[in-house]
Amino acid sequence: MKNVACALTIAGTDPSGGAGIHADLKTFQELKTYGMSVITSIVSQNTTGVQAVSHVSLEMIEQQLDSIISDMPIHAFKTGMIANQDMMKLIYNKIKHLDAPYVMDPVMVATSGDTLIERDSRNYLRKNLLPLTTIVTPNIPETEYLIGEKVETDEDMKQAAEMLVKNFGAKAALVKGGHREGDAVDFLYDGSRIHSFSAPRINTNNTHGTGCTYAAAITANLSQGLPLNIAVKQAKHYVTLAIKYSLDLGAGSGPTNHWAPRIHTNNLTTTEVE
Ligand SMILES: Nc1ncnc2c1ncn2[C@@H]1O[C@H](COP(=O)(O)OP(=O)(O)OP(=O)(O)O)[C@@H](O)[C@H]1O
Ligand SMILES: Cc1ncc(COP(=O)(O)O)c(N)n1
Repeated sequence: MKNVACALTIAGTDPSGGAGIHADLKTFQELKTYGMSVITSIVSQNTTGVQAVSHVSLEMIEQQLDSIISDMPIHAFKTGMIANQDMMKLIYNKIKHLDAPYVMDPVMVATSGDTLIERDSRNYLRKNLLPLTTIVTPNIPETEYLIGEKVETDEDMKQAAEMLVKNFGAKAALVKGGHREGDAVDFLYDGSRIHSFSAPRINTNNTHGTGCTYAAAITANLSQGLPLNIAVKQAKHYVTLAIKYSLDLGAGSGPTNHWAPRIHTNNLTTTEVE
């Protein structure tokens, strides 16, 4: 069957349904993309934080990857939480052979502040996985770690996006401004120029899973064959509406709303600034 876009997410779980694999599959489905998943870690978490983590064995991660790669088409894939270096090595050895766009959400710390990957594995991620990416989507703290410099201003964000491509080998980089104040502005360096995507800041605490949702929407759009800047622009619309109509569930930071982009499809608040 050729006319169905198929996307794969390699990530951890969120039984409360807001982040990780769950957010990714909901996003794929909304964007009319056939979703597949490889689970790296089972994370007991909810809107208030992470309560426990159990890693899937390396053998089982490998088997899940083999089950999909040997049988299913993969038109784009993303990685989220990869908790340690052994998992990263295994995943690196499998995905380096895939001929499809690779979106890396370099997940390190959850919105709640809980650490999701071992500190000493970050360097492996930067050195080995980053150069395989079609696009990497760090937030500000992740960007600061990856480039080893403070990122405070618009100029810093643009420079960081360029550095991630020119110095660290990503094909493109989207530095996200969700953690700053004022409008929610993200900068994409596509290897030749900077694009900026801006949306008014929404006054909400319900941002659990926004990074996962955004990267998954980019992955779905790339699996459909959209050019990178259009894939990001449409994903920015998706995540903005999902935050605008986010769900006030749980006692902490509530989840994004995956049916809002469909229902409010004409209510587009984001702009691409040349
Ligand atoms: N309050 C907000 N209003 C509008 N857009 C937002 C808001 N918070 C985040 N965003 C946008 O959501 C997307 C995700 O960005 P963010 O920097 O929060 O990523 P993240 O930190 O990886 O997400 P997460 O909170 O899931 O870890 C970006 O496009 C960002 O600009
Ligand atoms: C399995 C998993 N992957 C990623 C995140 C980050 O999402 P957020 O920062 O929005 O909590 C998470 N909480 N859980």
